[in-house]
Amino acid sequence: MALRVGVIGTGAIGEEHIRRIQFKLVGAEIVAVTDVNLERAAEVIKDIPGARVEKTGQAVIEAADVDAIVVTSWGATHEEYVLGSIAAGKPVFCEKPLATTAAGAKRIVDAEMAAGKKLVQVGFMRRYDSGYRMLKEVVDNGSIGDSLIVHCAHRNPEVGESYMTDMAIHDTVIHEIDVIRWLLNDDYVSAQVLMPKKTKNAFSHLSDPQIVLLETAEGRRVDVEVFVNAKYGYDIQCEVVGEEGIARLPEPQSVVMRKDAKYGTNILMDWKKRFIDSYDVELQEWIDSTAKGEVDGPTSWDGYRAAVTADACVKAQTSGAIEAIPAEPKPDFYK
Ligand SMILES: NC(=O)c1ccc[n+]([C@@H]2O[C@H](COP(=O)([O-])OP(=O)(O)OC[C@H]3O[C@@H](n4cnc5c(N)ncnc54)[C@H](O)[C@@H]3O)[C@@H](O)[C@H]2O)c1
Ligand SMILES: O[C@H]1[C@H](O)[C@@H](O)[C@H](O)[C@@H](O)[C@H]1O
Repeated sequence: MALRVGVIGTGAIGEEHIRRIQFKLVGAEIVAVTDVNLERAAEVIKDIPGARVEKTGQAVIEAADVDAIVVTSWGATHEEYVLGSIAAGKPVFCEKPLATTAAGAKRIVDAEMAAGKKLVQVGFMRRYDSGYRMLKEVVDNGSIGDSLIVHCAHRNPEVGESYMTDMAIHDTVIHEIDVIRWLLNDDYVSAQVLMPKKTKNAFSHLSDPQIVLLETAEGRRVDVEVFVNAKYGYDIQCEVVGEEGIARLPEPQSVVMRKDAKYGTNILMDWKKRFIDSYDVELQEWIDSTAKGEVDGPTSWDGYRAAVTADACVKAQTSGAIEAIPAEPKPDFYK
């Protein structure tokens, strides 16, 4: 029988995930959705027979015909719905961030451990990207020797007025925080944030671009340029400097053209296309492992450690200082 999925939040990525679960992937179907904007929720499922709109997230979680939950509402609302899913004993896939503070993510870890069963997967889809997976293979197999430095850039063409300076960390750099921790198999011990000259293209309340500097337990350094009004495109860069060589994240495949006295390729303009294959692999693996009663992907512990690092970065945005990131042993429950 297909896994019956309920979705909370039918905005941009909620709609994407609803459509891929219902029409592209196998083994699951959408049965209930909700959003604070109920009209939008109804619009998104209008061509899905049998799917209905529930008035609240809690109603989706509690519905007897919902086996598993997908949380795609605004970041600040994730904690409530993930805790609700754990209380109902239902598996939950939560888009990043797991919570917007480490304290919130810790409440989820504690609730999941108290329930005695892993139920939560966090939407860190870059771990499923074929480019990052190839890069990890090179790092793991020793081709470039030990990794010493990682240079990253995370550029969005633009963001809306509701995007605040701290969101550069827990909405945007949170991807690098997780994927580089996974790539290096190392964790962070300190964070610093530098604020370069501000672009004229950002709203006045937003500091953009920013440079995030992370140090790992093994003494590696990671720098992330986050620039969310970069205008020219959606561009994700990652280069690992090793003792014996350099390894770069591949560019997305694109046809090279010679035209109008120019030689080049197009640059993507949004995240939906850049990581389309990773979202498909991520959610198909979530459906398959959930059907077996397992959690295979990034856990709430990963979401929590990312949130601890994000908290230090947010503190560093205003202090200007190097902020410590406390180390913690991974509980046996998550090993
Ligand atoms: N993994 C990725 O690459 C990726 C990409 C985009 C978004 N996201 C994450 O997904 C989440 C949603 O982002 P988005 O771009 O779709 O935003 P969005 O604003 O387009 O959609 C969010 C939706 O949530 C709804 N909502 C807000 N509060 C709610 C509540 N309490 N209950 C129910 N619905 C509520 C809003 O009405 C809106 O429709 C964010 O956490 C974001 O960081 C992840
Ligand atoms: O900065 C954006 C990221 O590049 C995307 O991958 C999404 O996570 C989105 O929610 C963020 O706002």
